[in-house]
Amino acid sequence: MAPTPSSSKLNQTRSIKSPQSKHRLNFTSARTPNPHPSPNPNSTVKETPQGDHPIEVIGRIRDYPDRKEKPSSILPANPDNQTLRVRADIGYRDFTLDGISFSDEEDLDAFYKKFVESRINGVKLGNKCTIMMYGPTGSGKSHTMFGCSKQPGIVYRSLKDILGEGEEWSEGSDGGRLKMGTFVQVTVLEIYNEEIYDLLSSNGGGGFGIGWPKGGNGSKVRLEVMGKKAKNATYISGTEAGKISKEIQKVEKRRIVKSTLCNDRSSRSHCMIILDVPTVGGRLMLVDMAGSENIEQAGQNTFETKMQTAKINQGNIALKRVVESIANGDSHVPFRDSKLTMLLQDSFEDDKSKILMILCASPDPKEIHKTICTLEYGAKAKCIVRGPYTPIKDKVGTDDSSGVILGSRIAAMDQFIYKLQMENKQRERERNEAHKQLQKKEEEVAALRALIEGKGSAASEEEINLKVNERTRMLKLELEKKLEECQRMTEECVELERRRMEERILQQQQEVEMLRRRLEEIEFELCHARDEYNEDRSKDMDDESSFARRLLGVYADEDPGMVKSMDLDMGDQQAFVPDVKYVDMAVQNSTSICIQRLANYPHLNNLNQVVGQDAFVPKYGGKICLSTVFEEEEVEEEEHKEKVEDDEVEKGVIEVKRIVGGSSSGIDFDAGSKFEAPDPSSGNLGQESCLKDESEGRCLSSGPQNESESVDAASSRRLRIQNIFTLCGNHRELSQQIRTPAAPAKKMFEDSKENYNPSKESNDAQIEVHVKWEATKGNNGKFITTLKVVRDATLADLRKLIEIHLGADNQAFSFLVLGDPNGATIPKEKESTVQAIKLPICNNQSHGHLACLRPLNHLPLSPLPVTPLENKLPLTPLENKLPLENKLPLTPLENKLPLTCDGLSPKLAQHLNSTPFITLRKH
Ligand SMILES: Nc1ncnc2c1ncn2[C@@H]1O[C@H](COP(=O)(O)OP(=O)(O)OP(=O)(O)O)[C@@H](O)[C@H]1O
Repeated sequence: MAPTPSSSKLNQTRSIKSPQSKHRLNFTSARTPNPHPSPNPNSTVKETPQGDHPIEVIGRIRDYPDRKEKPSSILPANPDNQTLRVRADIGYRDFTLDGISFSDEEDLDAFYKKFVESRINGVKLGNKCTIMMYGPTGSGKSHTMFGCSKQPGIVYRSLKDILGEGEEWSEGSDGGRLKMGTFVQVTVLEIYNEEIYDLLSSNGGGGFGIGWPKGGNGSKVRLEVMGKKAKNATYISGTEAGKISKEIQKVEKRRIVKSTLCNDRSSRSHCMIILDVPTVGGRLMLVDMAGSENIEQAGQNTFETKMQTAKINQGNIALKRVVESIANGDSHVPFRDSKLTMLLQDSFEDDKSKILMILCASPDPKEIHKTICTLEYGAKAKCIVRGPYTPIKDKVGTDDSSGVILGSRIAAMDQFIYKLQMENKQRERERNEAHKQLQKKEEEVAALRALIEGKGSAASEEEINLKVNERTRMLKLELEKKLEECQRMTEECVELERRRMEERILQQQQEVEMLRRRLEEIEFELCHARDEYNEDRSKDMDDESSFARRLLGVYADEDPGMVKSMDLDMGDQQAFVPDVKYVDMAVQNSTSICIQRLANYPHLNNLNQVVGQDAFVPKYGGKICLSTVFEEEEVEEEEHKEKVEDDEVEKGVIEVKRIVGGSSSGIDFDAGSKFEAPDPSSGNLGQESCLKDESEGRCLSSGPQNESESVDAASSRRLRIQNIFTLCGNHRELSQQIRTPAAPAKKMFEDSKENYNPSKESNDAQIEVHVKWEATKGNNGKFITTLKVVRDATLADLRKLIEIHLGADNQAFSFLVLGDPNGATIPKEKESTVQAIKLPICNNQSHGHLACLRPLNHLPLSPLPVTPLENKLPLTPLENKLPLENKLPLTPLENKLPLTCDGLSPKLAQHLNSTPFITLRKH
């Protein structure tokens, strides 16, 4: 440290003198060597040169041996044992002291020897030493000062050290031994509530030496301060440490103590033990201060306790101010602010007086605030610098005296400023270091934040991807589900259509089978008819030419717009003509119906030759006609067959002629004549339906007849037609029922010669019933069959026969009440009450009754277009040769059918009428 300007003058006796000091103490030169060096060479307390630091500060850190769980210390020890670091959550603070002692490391004996003993030795040599215990309540001040039963404190050890263990003897001048011993005077004072009490005054007198007060009544004696000492204070004197120690122990218990929240036995007073060594002029002042404490923390609630605590704190505060004033070099040191500081004034002002301030502190984190205050106080006390030289004469008021004092103070101030600068630099370094650490932490926080944000964004992106994938998966599943549903619906639809198709196929198979059976029946009947024909051949030979003419007229004079056709092969537009071949019964086992070209059958040429004209080919080229072909099993009979065919054609011609001849009484069959449908509304049915030969302009009533017969025939025919319309309800059914009943050919020929009279049936045991379906708008009403039943049969019986006939094609039906304008049906339960004979007569040409059936539970037609599949079904020999019903456009049939059958035998006409797929088409 740079010397102050006045430091060079500090080579004389030094002393701390306050400006107000009235007492002038004469000291020997401070420069002289210490006459009482420390007896303990190992003492860590430096022998501070006088003038430097009159106050030494030692830290004494207590422990808690009684506690099982010791709190973590906030006061770790540094290796140098001079710096005490106080750690806190926000940092730490170092305090530089003159020595540090931890009670857990150094007991009272070690502590005493290390820091106190040297001072005591100086007292024995005549020095003055003041040892003050300073610190918060419960920090171990009293414990350090007085000790405990196991280990004595500073008081007893000092006394012992000063007085020694035993008596010392020295040889006197006479050669005898003299009892040599240190003689001490002990005064024990208590400062309580700013009053000084003499603790020895109540001992009841009997002092150990001269001046011991007498007659104490045991009560404390209050003393007044005179100068810097207590006036009339009691003292005990002696040379035996043991005895004096016992007396001190007694008065120690007289101290005012009180249990507080901080200390079970808290000292409520400052205790001062003054031990003088008169022989050498030494003085030892031991001060156990009451603990500085927080009133609320100490639990002082009453007025008395609060005043007590306030007084305690007043002494502590006064001492603190004195220290600060001295340290600051104030012109005024407030010694008189308290009794304590008044009694300690000499300790601060006497140059030979040394102050050992023991700062007691607790390592408990709860006491950190008090610990820091205590250490700050000690640090300030440590800054007190004694003036290097203070001549006594200067204090008298000479001119130089103020300059010396000021120089000393300036030097102290320089040291203090330097110390503050060092502390400031230290704190600035700490601040910079803390700032760097703070920046580093902030950077770490920023990095972590960025990392967290990055992770957050990545997490959010990943979360979005997961959601998108999940949504995509759901949509995909939904789409697949819909596709499956569509596929299932498609399969169901296909399955439904397939079933419909199968049903239709089955239905058509049944129809084809029925047709095949009908064809067989026709062929069978034809055979019978041929046999009968052979029998009557001779009779009818004369009609052959007539039939040929009529046949020729059919094909020559037919309405150009009306042709007979079969929709078998629409692509084939070559001319066809009906070809009916009658084959011998021997070769009829393999029969079939087929469509053949006219050119492929030379027998048609024969037919042309028969009729004598060649009008078929040029007039009906490109048309399709029905041809029945009986295939021969034996090839060798081919030639014979051709011959027979020619004969058959001739037979057919003769047969047709016979029919035509018989038609004079019924239906007029006139091929080539224009047929006009009878209009039920008109009253000219007979005339309108008359078949006329346009080429000749006359009515082609067959055969030459006289006029009366023609009139009768016309009127009869008109009547019949009216009856039919009345019975059948509409012209379609009428047209369907104009047919030749399935009767034996012979009888049919007989009937054909005259009007059919139903009354003839009354003579028969059976009646014929022609069964057909009801004709509707889209259906011309198929003929089913002709049944023979007994005359008294009912409709119920007839139903059974019809159902048997329908077989697999059995379809529910009900009988129509023909003639009912509402189209009513006969209830099934009443069918047993209605006789079949009550059914209406079909017509004059038919000697049977007509049963019209109304189908029930029609199957719905498929909306799908029917493919040519039906034509390919290998059902019967008819396949690919006969058109299917639904393939043919259904045109008005009824008016043309009689014309078609005109040139044929009645049986054949009947069956052709009952064949629904044979139509007349108008091109
Ligand atoms: N170093 C230590 N080792 C063991 N016990 C100790 C120590 N210091 C203090 N004690 C014990 O702690 C309690 C309080 O100590 P002490 O009375 O000395 O405190 P204090 O500072 O004098 O308090 P106050 O100012 O209230 O009088 C006492 O019971 C004492 O025996």
